[in-house]
Amino acid sequence: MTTSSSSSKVVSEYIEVEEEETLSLGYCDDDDDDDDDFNTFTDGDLDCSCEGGGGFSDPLSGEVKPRILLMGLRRSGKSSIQKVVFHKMSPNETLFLESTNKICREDVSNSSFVSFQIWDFPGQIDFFDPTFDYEMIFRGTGALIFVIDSQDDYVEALCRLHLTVTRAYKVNPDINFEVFIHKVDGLSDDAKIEKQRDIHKRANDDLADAGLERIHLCFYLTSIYDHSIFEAFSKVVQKLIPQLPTLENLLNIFISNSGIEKAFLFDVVSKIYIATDSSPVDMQTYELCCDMIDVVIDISCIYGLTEVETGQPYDKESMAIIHLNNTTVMYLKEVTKFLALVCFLREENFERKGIIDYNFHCFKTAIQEVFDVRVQVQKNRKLLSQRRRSKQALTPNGVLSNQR
Ligand SMILES: Nc1nc2c(ncn2[C@@H]2O[C@H](COP(=O)(O)OP(=O)(O)OP(=O)(O)O)[C@@H](O)[C@H]2O)c(=O)[nH]1
Repeated sequence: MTTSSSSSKVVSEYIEVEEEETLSLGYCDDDDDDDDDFNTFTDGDLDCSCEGGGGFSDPLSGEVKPRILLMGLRRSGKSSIQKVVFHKMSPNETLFLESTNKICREDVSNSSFVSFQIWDFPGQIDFFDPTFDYEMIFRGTGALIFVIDSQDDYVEALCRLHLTVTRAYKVNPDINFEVFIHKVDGLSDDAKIEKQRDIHKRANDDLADAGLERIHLCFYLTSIYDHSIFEAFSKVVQKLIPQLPTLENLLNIFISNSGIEKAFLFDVVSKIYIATDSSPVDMQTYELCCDMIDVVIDISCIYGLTEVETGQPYDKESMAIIHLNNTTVMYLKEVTKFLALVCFLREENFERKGIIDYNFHCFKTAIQEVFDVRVQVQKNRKLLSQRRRSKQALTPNGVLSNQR
């Protein structure tokens, strides 16, 4: 990664500004720049804090955010994952992270499409303790990420995974179960494959023994020391975006009409790709895209913010072209203030840049339309929710019972 310390400061300020703007679109968010700003819940707080009037489980709420749970044994790497992916913490700094002793909830509303809550569970917590309302936790959950430390003995982790998954499935069969086989940076390629095969087999055997073959677990090899964690998180988040098929379809149409080999729609802040065309993704291509975004933001921070100090490192004018030495061109363009399109194409096809730009213009308009529909749906939900609440506040004779 090329992000310098000065530029990462600007990027984190940039995150704050974006969040303010997201608020105006009807999302609810917290300032999440450092630990102190996390919404932390003590065990006793947990029940009431999540099921409030505007909570996830309210079907008429305008703030429907999928919930992603991060679970796993102590020191498996849960907080590090969250810090590296969403707070730009450098992997080496995670060595100094203290053990989490409360459930930490964080709202992520980086882009128009990426909007969810992450709940980081402390490893030692017994969330099956009767004082925990685990039914409430699982009921509003979109994805459960279970982190297994691949450098440690994973027998206990597998037992815990089985227990967690079976309980969660009973409460909410729609949860996506994602298993991160984590810290694979210390393993050789053969060892990685062997670990994945073994964990996959044992976890599925346990489910089969319990007669729960229908539970589907997805496995990912991850490490915070490379891009694998971003790629895995991208896939987890994509499953929670209802507009994904539309976005993929738009990307397919765009690339097939523009002579482009591969295109990704990126959330610039988190470097999660929220959609790509239907051709397979290879890790190297994804890494190049992440590096390109870093270069654009860094160059913009260094050379683009001199005159207007309050400017953003990423805006309407942002675009970049990189010619690789293998006759491939990378082309990045701004789609919305949160999203960038990164494309790979052959040099000879880039000669028709006019057509590509025209097609891009159509693509951008279509994305805007998808976004507008989403905003409209959320506004309607909010309105309905407000009406419902004000109705509840009326006494039988039609007078407001609790006017302030
Ligand atoms: N080698 C390696 N170490 C990692 C990786 N991810 C996290 N770690 C290290 O694992 C240790 C524990 O990380 P944490 O993020 O605190 O683990 P946790 O699961 O949140 O722990 P609890 O809060 O106790 O539940 C830290 O020293 C991290 O630096 C990884 O991908 N590779």
